[in-house]
Amino acid sequence: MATEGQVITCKAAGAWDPNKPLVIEDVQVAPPQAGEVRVKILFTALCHTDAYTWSGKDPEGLFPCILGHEAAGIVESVGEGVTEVQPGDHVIPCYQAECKECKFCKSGKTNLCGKVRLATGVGVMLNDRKSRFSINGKPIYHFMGTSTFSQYTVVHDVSVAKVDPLAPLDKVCLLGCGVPTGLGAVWNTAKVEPGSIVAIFGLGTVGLAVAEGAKAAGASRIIGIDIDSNKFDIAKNFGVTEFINPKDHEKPIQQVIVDLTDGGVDYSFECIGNVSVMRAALECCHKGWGTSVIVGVAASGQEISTRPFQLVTGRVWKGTAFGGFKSRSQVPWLVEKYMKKEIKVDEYITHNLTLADINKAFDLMHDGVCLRVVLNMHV
Ligand SMILES: NC(=O)C1=CN([C@@H]2O[C@H](COP(=O)(O)OP(=O)(O)OC[C@H]3O[C@@H](n4cnc5c(N)ncnc54)[C@H](O)[C@@H]3O)[C@@H](O)[C@H]2O)C=CC1
Ligand SMILES: N[C@@H](CCC(=O)N[C@@H](CSC=O)C(=O)NCC(=O)O)C(=O)O
Ligand SMILES: [Zn+2]
Ligand SMILES: [Zn+2]
Repeated sequence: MATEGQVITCKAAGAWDPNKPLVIEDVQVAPPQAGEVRVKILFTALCHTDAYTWSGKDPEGLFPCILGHEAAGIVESVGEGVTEVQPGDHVIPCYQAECKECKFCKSGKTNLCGKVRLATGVGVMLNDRKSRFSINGKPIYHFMGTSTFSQYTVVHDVSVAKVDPLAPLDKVCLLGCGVPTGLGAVWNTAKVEPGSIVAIFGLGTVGLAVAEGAKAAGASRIIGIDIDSNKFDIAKNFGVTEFINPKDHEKPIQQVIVDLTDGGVDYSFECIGNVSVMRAALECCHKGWGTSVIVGVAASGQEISTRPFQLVTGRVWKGTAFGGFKSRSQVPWLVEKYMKKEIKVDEYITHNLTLADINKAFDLMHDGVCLRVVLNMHV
C-alpha cells in the first residue's frame, strides 16, 4: 500500500519520563514537509548517549520523546525540494548534520553544522518548529534529529547519508555514531602519527574504535584503561597492547601511566564521560606536546578542571563530536571502507534483539555485558 503523503501508524519506543521503562506503542508519523525525509528504520543500535538522555541528566533531554540515533533504513518518501535522496535509497540518519552551506560547513575547520541544530536541540523540525510524531494527537519530541527507536522517522534532508545499497543495514547502522566517533577522534581530531604512544580510558565501543584507529595510524603502544577487567580480552582484538585497571593501583592513574611511559603518552582519549577521568587523561600526557581528546559526554552541571600549568607546559585539551567526520560526505566513504574490509563493524555487535526487547537491551548496556546491541525494528 502506498504510504506517501499519508500519516503512518507504526511501533516506536516512547520515553515518557527519565529512567522509566520505554513503552512500545503505536505512534503516528506525519509525512515529511519541505526539506524533510521519512525513513523506514530497519535496524538501530543503542549508544550510551541514548541512556544518558533517558537518565534525565542531559540538559537538552525533553520528554516524552523517541530516542535513538545509530541506525540504518530505507527512504519511504521525501518532502518538497529534496533532491539528494529518493524513495528506496538506503540511508544512515546522521545526528550531526551537514548542509554544506552554513558558516560551520564552509569554514573547513569543523564538522559541526549550524543549519538545523537549534531545532534538533529542542526536539522539533526546522520547517514549522513542530514534531512529526504524535500519539493520539499528543506531540512527542524528536531526539538528536534522528529518533531511530521508531519503525518510521522523519529527519532533515541535511541529516541523512545515502549509502551503498549492497551494504548490510544490520551492520552498517553502527556507522551512525560510535565507530566513526572513535576512528575519527584518532584520524581527524588528534591526527595520531606512526610510533605514537596512546592511552584510551574506557573500552566500550567508542574506546575500542579509538584503539582500532590508533592501530591503523601506526601507534607503537596502545594502553587501555578500564575498571572492568573483562573488557581486556576483547580489547586485544582491536589493537590494545597493554591494560591497566585503576582498581589495581594505589597511585593516581595518571602517575601510573607517566611512570610506565617515560614521562607520559603522546595522545590520550577519554571515552567514558567522567570528568575526574578527563583530568587524569590530560595529566597522563607528555609535557610539551601530549594531546588529550575528550570523547565521552558528561552529565549536566559537571565541569572539568586541572592546574592551568598543565596547559602552560604544552599539554593540549581537545574534544570531538562524531570524530570530526563530515556526516553526509564521509559516512558513505566509511561504509565503503567496511565493504572493503578496511574497518571493523561486525566485531562490535555482541547482541541482536528486536524493538520489543529494547528495555532488555538497555539492561545489557547498564550491566556492562555488551558492546553494541542491534535491534531488528520489523520483527
Ligand atoms: N563525542 C561524541 O561524538 C560521542 C560521544 N559518545 C560518548 O562516549 C562515551 C562512551 O560511549 P560507549 O563506548 O558507547 O560507552 P560504554 O558504556 O560502552 O563504555 C564505557 C566504558 O568505560 C568504562 N568505565 C566506566 N567508568 C570508568 C572509569 N572510572 N575508569 C575507567 N573505565 C571506566 C566501562 O567499564 C566501559 O567499558 C559515552 O559517554 C558516550 O555518551 C558516544 C558517541 C559519540
Ligand atoms: N545534549 C547533550 C550533548 C551531548 C553531546 O555532546 N553529544 C555529542 C554526540 S554524542 C553521541 O552519541 C555531539 O556530537 N555533540 C555535538 C552537538 O552538536 O550536539 C548535552 O547538552 O550535554
Ligand atoms: Zn551515539
Ligand atoms: Zn551546515
